[in-house]
Amino acid sequence: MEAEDCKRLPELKLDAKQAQGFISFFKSLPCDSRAVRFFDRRDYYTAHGENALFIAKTYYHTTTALRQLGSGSDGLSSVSVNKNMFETIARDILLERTDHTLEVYEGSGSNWRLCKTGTPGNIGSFEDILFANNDMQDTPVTVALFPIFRENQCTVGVSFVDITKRKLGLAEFLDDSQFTNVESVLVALGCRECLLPMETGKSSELKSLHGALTRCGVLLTERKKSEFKSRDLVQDLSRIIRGSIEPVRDLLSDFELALGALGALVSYAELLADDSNYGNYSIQRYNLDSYMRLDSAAMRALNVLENRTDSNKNFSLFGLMNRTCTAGMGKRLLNRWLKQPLLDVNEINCRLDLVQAFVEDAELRQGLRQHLRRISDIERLTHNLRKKIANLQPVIKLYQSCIRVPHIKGALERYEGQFSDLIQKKYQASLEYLMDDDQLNKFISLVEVSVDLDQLENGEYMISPGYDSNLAELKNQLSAVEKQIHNLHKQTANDLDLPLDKALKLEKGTQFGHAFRITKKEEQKVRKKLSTHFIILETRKDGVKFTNSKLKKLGDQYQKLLGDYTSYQKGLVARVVDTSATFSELFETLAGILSELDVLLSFADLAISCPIPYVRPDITPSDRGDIILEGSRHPCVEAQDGVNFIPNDCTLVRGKSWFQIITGPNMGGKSTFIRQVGVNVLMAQVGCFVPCDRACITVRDCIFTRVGAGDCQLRGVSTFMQEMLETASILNGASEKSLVIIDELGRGTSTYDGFGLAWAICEHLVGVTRAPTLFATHFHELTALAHGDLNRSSNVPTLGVTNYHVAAHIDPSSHKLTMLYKVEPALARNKAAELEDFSCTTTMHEDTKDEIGSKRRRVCSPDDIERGAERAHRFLQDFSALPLDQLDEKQVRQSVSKLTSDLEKDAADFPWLQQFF
Ligand SMILES: Nc1ncnc2c1ncn2[C@@H]1O[C@H](COP(=O)(O)OP(=O)(O)OP(=O)(O)O)[C@@H](O)[C@H]1O
Repeated sequence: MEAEDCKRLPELKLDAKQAQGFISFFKSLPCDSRAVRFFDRRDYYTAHGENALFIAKTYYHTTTALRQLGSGSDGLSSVSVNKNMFETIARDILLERTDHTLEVYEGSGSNWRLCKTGTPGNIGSFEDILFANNDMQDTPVTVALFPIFRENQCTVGVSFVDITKRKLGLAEFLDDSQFTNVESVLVALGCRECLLPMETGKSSELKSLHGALTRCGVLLTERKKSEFKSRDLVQDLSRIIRGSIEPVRDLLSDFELALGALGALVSYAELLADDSNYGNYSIQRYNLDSYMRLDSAAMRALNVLENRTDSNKNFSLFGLMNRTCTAGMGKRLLNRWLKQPLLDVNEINCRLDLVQAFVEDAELRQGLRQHLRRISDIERLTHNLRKKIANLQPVIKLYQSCIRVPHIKGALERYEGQFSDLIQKKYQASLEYLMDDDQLNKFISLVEVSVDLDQLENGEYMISPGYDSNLAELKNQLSAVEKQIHNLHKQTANDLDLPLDKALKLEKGTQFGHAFRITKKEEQKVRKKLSTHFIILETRKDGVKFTNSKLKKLGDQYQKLLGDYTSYQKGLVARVVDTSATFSELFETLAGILSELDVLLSFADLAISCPIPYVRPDITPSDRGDIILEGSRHPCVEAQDGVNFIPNDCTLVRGKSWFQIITGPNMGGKSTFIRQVGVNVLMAQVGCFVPCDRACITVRDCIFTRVGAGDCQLRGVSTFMQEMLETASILNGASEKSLVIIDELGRGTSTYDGFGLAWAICEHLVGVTRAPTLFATHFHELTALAHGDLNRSSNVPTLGVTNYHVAAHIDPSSHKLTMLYKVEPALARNKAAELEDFSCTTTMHEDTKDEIGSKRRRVCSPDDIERGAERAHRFLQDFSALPLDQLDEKQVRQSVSKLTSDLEKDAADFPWLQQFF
């Protein structure tokens, strides 16, 4: 914003006295560094103090937007924002950022009252503003955590609330010191705000919990420990939960800490304060094992969700896969599915069957799309309906969606392919039931008799007069008066000898009610008559308005009747809204079905419309089968303009090539390759076809990623510590059923620390964790793992480790390097030692830097290798034994440095070992 523009900001119009009153009020407000407070001054808003500075800097990008209220030490910096800007800021604070809450005050002088509050987890009173012009991307979820630390373990009680969907949930589990489980729950739920009891644990324990919240971009809200109690919980829940309380009581009896968390959540979200919540909530157990677990690092590495900085929608899986066409619902479901990939083979295959049905039948696809496109955001409309605001708009939009359903059902019925039984069972039968005369058809009839559908074209939502005899009577009376007014108009035109309408106009305005109007020119002709028989109301350039006692009387009559009509109609609208709200559960079921169809159709659309069509993956349970991707691509990289993507194969076979080390030059495509395997697996478990020629996938219960340093440096965590922590969480959490993706480990460390770390981790993954792993590294030496250098001294089975290399071509004469992006099996060890190593140039010590294109040979005796490896192994054992989570960064650095300097000293006797320094 330019200084010029600042002059155009709404002007703060306060005199000295008003300013003084306001300042004293403002200063009396309780201190809350998170709150951004706005004062509603009718045509515009203001913010003050620190908030003013924050707004000026963040949204106006200049402090020239600041004004000073009052003077001297009493002065208060202020900023004014217009309505549009306020909405932009509200959207940013509540939907994008997670470091502030929003408060709006109404009042004047020194007398102000807090009338609206919102947090990223509870946008409640700002919904109308936030979603006036755009879809709701995701419904915000607030989580409450109640951790209890015992020795080296932590038990966590979790509860969550989705206020938009009116859902509550509970979970309780053990967690490690990195809060891996908590993190995966926050990710899967799309949590925006998290309640924690104050001072629950030691600062070191809390630090890593706070770390998990920060990684997930969650707003931390601390509440008194005394709020985490379960007293009165059953009673409170019995008011808001739909249906009988008995099952709820049973559910609660399985939990302990989660109950305290739920108690804190119910009170924080003030669920009992809003009686439209009563009888409308549902509660469920959240099972940690129902979905693939993903932490925030994996979500980022696999580009699962959209990022504000994405310049192109295809950067993220969500952006690429979102071809949904309902208003908002499908999009939100896709967002949720991507955070919750499935583990059950049957469930995955069910989604894949449906996608296949859509892929194979173009007519079905088109038929469904055509109708889904006209489906409103049923979920949000139902939510609005439940608020019982007397407004017909949601009712009508729901009606318009409902009358599409038979067409959707018809399109499904016409499908006769191999999955027709599944479609019949899953959708047709439910739609049939929903549209029954006792169910939504009843709603359709209600709207058809109660709402004046003819008026819709004019954008008016009115109750049809025939719906109620009193309303009909009022309508008759209104028409009668209207007719009299019309007759009077005619008669007056006659009397004044002016053509009806053309010259003598009849107007209906707010100021004068009904009035006649003529131009000034005509007024001259009839001036005499006017002055004797009429009353002049107003003379302006555009004409003269006048009336007479008759018109006035009729006009007043008309106004009175219209008032009666409107208020009577309002009562009827409230009744219609009320009755419509009784169909809420049906609307929700319908929304569920339609959004599911929308997302599956979107998958099918993606699969067939890509230049190289996607294929259906073969899915096996996690204890059987392999990960075989032939001709696989990274869907997001492939979709970028100007990229000619080179497909690659990935063959992760149990016991044969379960652990792969991928080496190759910088920018050679290592990261892309290992991530694309993760992305393909995730897509498959979401139920989508994958960008491959052929794909077999054994279900993974989690994908661990450790890629690059990311943006953690910005958050004040050093790369070194970040690597240590993330690595610790992989070593703790990964199992044979997960997939591990590690890229360039050791970047934040000096070369030999990095190498030691990389090796220790490889060994652990191969020997203990036995998780299928893709390990991209510039340490060629790691390829020794496959040949048993390392394993000779430990009992690590050699089977299962294979080496790959990302191919590049160097022109011998020009030394020009061309990336081929082809992942190929690396050559045998002796050959491997001869491979050109371009990748180490940035990280290796000066003296080990090789020029691009030169060859590096190492000749070592078998005895030297054996003894060297033994010493290296001892180093690794010591390294793995470091209690990383109990040390701070300085201590970790010291310990690592001691281990490596000891190793370096000993290496003097082992030429083979020296190569690593
Ligand atoms: N299979 C491929 N086909 C075409 N282009 C590719 C392929 N793989 C990667 N690329 C392109 O090459 C560039 C580098 O890829 P990537 O970041 O994966 O390399 P890298 O080997 O991991 O590099 P570094 O070691 O520097 O991290 C990317 O920008 C990507 O667009």
